[in-house]
Amino acid sequence: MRKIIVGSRKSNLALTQSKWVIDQLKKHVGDRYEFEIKKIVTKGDQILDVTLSKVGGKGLFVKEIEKAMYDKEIDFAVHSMKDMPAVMPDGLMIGSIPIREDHRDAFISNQHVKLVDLPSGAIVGTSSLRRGSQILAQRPDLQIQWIRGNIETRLRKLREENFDAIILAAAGMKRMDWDESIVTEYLEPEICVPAVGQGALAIECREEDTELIELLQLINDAYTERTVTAERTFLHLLNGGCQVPIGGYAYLDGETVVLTALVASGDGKTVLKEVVKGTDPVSVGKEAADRLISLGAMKLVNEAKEANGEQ
Ligand SMILES: NCc1[nH]cc(CCC(=O)O)c1CC(=O)O
Repeated sequence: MRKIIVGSRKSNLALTQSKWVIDQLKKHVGDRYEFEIKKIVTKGDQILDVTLSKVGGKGLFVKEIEKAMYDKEIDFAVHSMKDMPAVMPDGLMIGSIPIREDHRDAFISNQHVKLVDLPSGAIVGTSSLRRGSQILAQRPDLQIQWIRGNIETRLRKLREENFDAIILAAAGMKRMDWDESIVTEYLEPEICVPAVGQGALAIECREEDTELIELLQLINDAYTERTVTAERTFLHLLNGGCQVPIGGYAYLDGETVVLTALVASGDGKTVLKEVVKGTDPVSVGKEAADRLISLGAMKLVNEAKEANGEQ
């Protein structure tokens, strides 16, 4: 019997996601494999008070985990798809994309006041340029204030500090089984286009570990894989790291991939948004990037390089 070592960041969300994947795998393999979680502290976990893009962006959460994988200290790792770099390092691959959780952003306010009803000047906490920009596009009279820390910390800050509302990924809360009555409203993609890959997981493993890949493929979800491929192709072609307000969300209508892609200015005054349909996810992602570039997206991307934030 092979024992499979799963590398995980030690945050509650990361551990919950790793355990969820192990449970899904166990349904398929019964007792044929044993699983063990090995906790790994990443740089990104250590420097949570500094804006992510200033210290190196998305890769910060995955580098130590990847080293452990090369060194065969761990066999696979579960990441939030939206934290994954566009290009995988040599020798590693995404071995499986399980079914996506809720893709939406959740708006959480004191006294459950909805976004449209917030008083002028109210303070919305987020460290995502994408969220801040789309909120300002609808409510230019609100103030966006940077907030950092894990989900628990942010909710505490909403209660204890001077915030009127915060925005979190719905998926994080649902995975952690939190009381959803704290959510004032879920923001549909028409209102706030989610981050590329939001709510989806990426299981990273060694390319040569064919036995494990076969196992991981048992929990691959074709729908999620197709839609996330369209979103990630778009993101990659726009070369948008976390310092640019970019969003992308795709769903399937039968065999048709329907991708909504967005690039905006940080202040929400310029919003470029296109909906692209097609059967091949890579072509759909490319067309979305082409169309937004022809509308002037690269100017926004370059301007935003000065700003900071996470997706
Ligand atoms: N930005 C950090 C991050 N990365 C993944 C999630 C959880 C949700 C997901 O799987 O997309 C979160 C929290 C959040 O954005 O509120």
